[in-house]
Amino acid sequence: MSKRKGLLLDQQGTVSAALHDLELPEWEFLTLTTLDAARRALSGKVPLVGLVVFDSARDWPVRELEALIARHPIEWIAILGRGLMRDTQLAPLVARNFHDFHTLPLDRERLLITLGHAHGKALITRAASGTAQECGRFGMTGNSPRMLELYRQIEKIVTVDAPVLIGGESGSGKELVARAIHSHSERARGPFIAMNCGAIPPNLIQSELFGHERGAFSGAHQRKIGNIEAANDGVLFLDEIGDLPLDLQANLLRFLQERTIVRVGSTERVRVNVRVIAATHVDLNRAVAEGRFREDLYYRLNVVHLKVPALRERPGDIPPLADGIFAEHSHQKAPQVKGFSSEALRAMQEYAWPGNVRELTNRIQQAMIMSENRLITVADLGLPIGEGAADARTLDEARATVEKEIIVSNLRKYRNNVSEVARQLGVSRVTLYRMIDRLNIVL
Ligand SMILES: Nc1ncnc2c1ncn2[C@@H]1O[C@H](COP(=O)(O)OP(=O)(O)OP(=O)(O)O)[C@@H](O)[C@H]1O
Repeated sequence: MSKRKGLLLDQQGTVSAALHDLELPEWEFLTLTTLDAARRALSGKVPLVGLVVFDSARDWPVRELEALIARHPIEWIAILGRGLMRDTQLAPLVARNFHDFHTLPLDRERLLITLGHAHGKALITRAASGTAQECGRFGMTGNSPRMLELYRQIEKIVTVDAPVLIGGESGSGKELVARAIHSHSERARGPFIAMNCGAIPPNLIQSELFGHERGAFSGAHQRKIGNIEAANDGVLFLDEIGDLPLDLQANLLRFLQERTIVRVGSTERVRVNVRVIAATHVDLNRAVAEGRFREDLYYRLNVVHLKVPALRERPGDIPPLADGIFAEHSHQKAPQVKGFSSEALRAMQEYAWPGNVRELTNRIQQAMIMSENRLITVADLGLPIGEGAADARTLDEARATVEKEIIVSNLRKYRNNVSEVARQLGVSRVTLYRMIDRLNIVL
């Protein structure tokens, strides 16, 4: 029988030895003495149950422990030393974060029941959050080699606190990656503030970033906290960093060097603890070479670099992405729509997706609402007709694809008037009805 695996965070090693003596044949525990070691262990396969030993109330740094607990789908059990249950600092921590607790000394029967419950609860939780997780990680969908590489990089990045620069085409998921880094890092409990540098008029960016005092300029009726300050203890996500005007690049650089800001209209320096994650869809190297982006700022931001792959570089991820989008928006679809035709799935994997996952989402959402078919067609998605046919494996498949696209688009054009469509296509009504049936078209 394979053993149930658990994690044991035990600084002194006291419980580790006691567990060994208790002989729990079903269980096997990996004992770790630091949170760093736990983080490293949990970046691989995550066990269902974790035990944290508190020999005293201040054994573990609270924020780091809470961040670790929040990050992993594990049921945690606190093992409390004598008298600690009534500790006013520890009790709320345990109540907030733990599935259950067990007081020392260990009681074999009671511990086995507690472990059994926690194990069962973790299994149910994982089953309920289910399939989406299986074909992706960090809230992202995709198991292609490019995505697996990205997940591996994210795993490393969440354990450090350095600035990150995320490259990738528009709509490819850069913000999603930034959010994943935030929610899986030590800063998970701090804010995530996103700001699109390209969408804010240049004269407002300074105050958006740094804030202003009341009366700092006409229209500044009250003090405003800027985005850097609002992100204190968390993450500031600067999208389209390449659009930041040069003078503000200098100010941002100063903040990154000194970790302090001065609100517009103030002289007071305010210390701020923020991790900056920047994103760009343009080649910043080129912008540096052309003098549009400061080189020193580029190196400051680019301590860690991530590249989010374009959707066309990972066509194998399109079917699970499409299914996920379909499930997510299924409350907003035409009632007869049940899924995607195989031609549509093939066409989606052939298409170049200049707008990446955002474009995929928009096209599928639109097709789910507007389609008059049981299965969404290539035409419903507005993808180039014929791409599916070009990819067909046999001539029959190619013919069927083209026939279907033409019939569907004519039915739409003539509002399902079969006689008119038959006339336009030069076939009898009976033939057209047979084709509609054979090609699985819903009228
Ligand atoms: N791997 C993925 N799995 C699931 N959804 C994704 C994935 N990648 C992107 N998305 C979704 O696609 C949409 C666009 O993603 P996001 O906003 O992160 O892209 P972006 O690269 O930051 O875009 P822009 O360059 O326009 O700022 C979002 O709705 C996001 O949830």
